[in-house]
Amino acid sequence: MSPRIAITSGEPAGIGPDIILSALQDDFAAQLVVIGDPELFRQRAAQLGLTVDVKVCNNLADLQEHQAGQVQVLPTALANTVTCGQLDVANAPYVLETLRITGQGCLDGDFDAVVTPPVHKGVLCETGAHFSGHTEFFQTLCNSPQVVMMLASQAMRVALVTTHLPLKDIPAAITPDTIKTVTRALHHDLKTRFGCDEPRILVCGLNPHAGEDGHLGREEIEVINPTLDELRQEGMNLIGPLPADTLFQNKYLQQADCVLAMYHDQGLPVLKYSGFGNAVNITLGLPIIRTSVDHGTALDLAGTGQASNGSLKVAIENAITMATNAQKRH
Ligand SMILES: NC(=O)c1ccc[n+]([C@@H]2O[C@H](COP(=O)([O-])OP(=O)(O)OC[C@H]3O[C@@H](n4cnc5c(N)ncnc54)[C@H](O)[C@@H]3O)[C@@H](O)[C@H]2O)c1
Ligand SMILES: N[C@H](C(=O)O)[C@H](O)COP(=O)(O)O
Repeated sequence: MSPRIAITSGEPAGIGPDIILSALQDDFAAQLVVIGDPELFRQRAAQLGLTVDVKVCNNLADLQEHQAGQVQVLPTALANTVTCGQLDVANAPYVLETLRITGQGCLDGDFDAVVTPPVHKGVLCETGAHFSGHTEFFQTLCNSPQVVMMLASQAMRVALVTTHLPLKDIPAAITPDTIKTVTRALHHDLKTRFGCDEPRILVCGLNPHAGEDGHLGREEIEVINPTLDELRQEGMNLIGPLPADTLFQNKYLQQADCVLAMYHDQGLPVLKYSGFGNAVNITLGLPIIRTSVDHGTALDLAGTGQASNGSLKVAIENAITMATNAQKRH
């Protein structure tokens, strides 16, 4: 049976609804179901001039194989009518509810994977909830001890030791325990989910020039090097820590399955420069399959028809492939 993939709405005032409507004009070999407010999708389709059949499904048993141009919606109501580009904190609980429904639905076996269009972290935090990202939200929901954010483009995969942390908190978060649990989770998933029999991981240093022998920071000497040595004793092929400014060149990337960066803006700008709009964000370490886009809510483009749906299509395709492979393994 083809996998059943749940797609959340994303921030309703952003480009989430736009890219869902345009991406689902294409064929996908799966049952696709969007969790959201059907009226939002009807209104946005009209605004974009798209002909879309928005089909409300109150029962999962009614879901059918995706047909190009059709959007099957499991209804969840918005609090307020949406104006493109204008955040409304009253609609933030709706966004969180779509995440809860899909995450719990994956845990319960109702969905085989969840794909998340972009949310706006700031407006979700204004509800009083602490929301730093989907990665951390699903970690909490699934009670997972360690998750890893990995983005993949055609050119490279980049995983992160730390995710959405203020820059000032990063050195203290780069501990032997964190490096070990993240690297083990990454190594495990590269083998089991991405077909890398003996994963080769390029590891970035934290400081400029990987600390310049301790003259520009001591984390490499005191924390990163000894921890990588311990992990090598477990049989892992780890290269580094290398200076992050020169690691991202083909002669290194070609010998590796993934780069492990120490923090968000060390690794992701390079990946996004190499493939913005066509990369996928995958959360590793969860008991469920979750993929996402490589971009944010782009409030400036909502309702204009100018938002690219490329990354969402890659995220859906990756979710289908990962869910199909998981079905074969069981
Ligand atoms: N997966 C996610 O949920 C996710 C990912 C990244 C950022 N965000 C959130 O999105 C919000 C806005 O973030 P931001 O302004 O830093 O980044 P952004 O990606 O929304 O926008 C950055 C620039 O890229 C353009 N852009 C983004 N997506 C595009 C697309 N599909 N097609 C064409 N152009 C596109 C925008 O117009 C803007 O110029 C923040 O709250 C951020 O945390 C969410
Ligand atoms: N770090 C992601 C990016 O830059 O694309 C983005 O903020 C989304 O993260 P979550 O998947 O945790 O929401």
